[in-house]
Amino acid sequence: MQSGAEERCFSEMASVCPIDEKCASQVSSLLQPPSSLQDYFDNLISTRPSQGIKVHQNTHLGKGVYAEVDFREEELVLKDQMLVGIQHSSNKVDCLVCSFCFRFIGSIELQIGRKLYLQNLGVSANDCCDMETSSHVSNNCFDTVSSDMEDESQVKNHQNLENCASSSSKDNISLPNGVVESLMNGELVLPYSNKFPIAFCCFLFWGMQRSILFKSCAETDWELFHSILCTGERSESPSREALSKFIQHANGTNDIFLLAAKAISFTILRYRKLEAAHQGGKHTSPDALDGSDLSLLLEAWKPISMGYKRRWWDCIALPDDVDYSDEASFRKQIKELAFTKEAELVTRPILDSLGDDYSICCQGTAFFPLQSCMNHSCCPNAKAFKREEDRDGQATIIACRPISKGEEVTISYIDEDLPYEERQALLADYGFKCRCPKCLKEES
Ligand SMILES: C[S@@+](CC[C@H](N)C(=O)[O-])C[C@H]1O[C@@H](n2cnc3c(N)ncnc32)[C@H](O)[C@@H]1O
Repeated sequence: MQSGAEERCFSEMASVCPIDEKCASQVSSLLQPPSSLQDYFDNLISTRPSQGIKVHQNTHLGKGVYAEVDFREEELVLKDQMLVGIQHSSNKVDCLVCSFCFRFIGSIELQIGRKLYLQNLGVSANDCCDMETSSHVSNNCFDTVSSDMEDESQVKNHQNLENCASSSSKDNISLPNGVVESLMNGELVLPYSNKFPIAFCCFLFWGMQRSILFKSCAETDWELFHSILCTGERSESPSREALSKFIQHANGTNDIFLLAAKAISFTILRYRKLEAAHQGGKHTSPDALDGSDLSLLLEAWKPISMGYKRRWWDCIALPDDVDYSDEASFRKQIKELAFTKEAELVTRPILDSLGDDYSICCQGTAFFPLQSCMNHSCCPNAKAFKREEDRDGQATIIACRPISKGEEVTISYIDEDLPYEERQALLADYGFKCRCPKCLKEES
């Protein structure tokens, strides 16, 4: 129940968002909890190689994942293909991966040569700038998916790489440029490198007949996400400059924006496909969404809505120094930041004073539709763990003790060995108070 003051506050908040004013009913439909949840997840699990689990609606914790069979300790419980994901920009210094399947691409020599090349330029993993070695990568998005929404101006200009470097690896002994180049262009083959082949990068999926089919990552990435977000030669964007600015801004501030952009482009492209199938390819503007278009949009949005919670300003964890009684006004302020030009005025001096190092801790973010249904426990029976063979971008969940049929599969979101108070503090950042058996016992 909201108090009168809170109600006023929330209704003031509603007036801040121009999209809410324009398409209130459509936005409200998109924000509804998804229906036909069980069918969706049953179907999704049937597309995964490991099928010994089921998603159920749990009375007090929402959705949860349950074992349909017994699992032995160390047995694979789930391999989950991400729906949308991004490699963190700082991580791009260290490894060149396919932006669709996240496998390493090229050769060991290319990976090493590229890292040394960037190191010689003084670009470190801590540099926030998004970059790519341009010389060896085709600019044709369809030929390669190695560059996930990079800032084109930086990609093409080595000078920028030098400018954005905040530290050089001065303790390392540099190799002559010729050696580095020959590693990158394949002229220099390192001894035994054929013992470490880099996996073939392609999208692997289960076809209708439950046989494995292959499609090039580039093709799939283009169809699912990139055709809307491309700023390269094949860009179809009517406002390429604005898109480039957005990508540049996201790379310089928080690349979660890129993940959000991918989720939105995924939805738009799915919508267009559904629309083409239903209406012979006629496009309507979102302003003119009628009932049938909206139902197509809801269908297109479904995979995202299955994991969707609330909007950012409604679900961001309350900082320690904000009292619960001030929650409504805190959320109002956060929402205003998202919608006013004042945001830049507030953040720019802070970003400027932080310099290039402010995104130092982030790694990359992805939405895994099944893994994200797994509830947390401080005494989990499974863990997210990459085995030697798990070299793709899929989430791998392994049983960390025997799991019996019918038991809920839980993982730990935090270090579960920490003391009770510290665990609760960390989980408060995820926005919940832990109700796992260990916490319930330690609480009393
Ligand atoms: C990644 S989701 C897990 C799936 C979630 N139950 C759902 O319905 O989508 C994490 C959310 O589940 C709930 N949750 C997970 N583990 C919990 C726990 N041990 N105690 C209380 N809530 C938990 C919290 O609401 C948390 O924000």
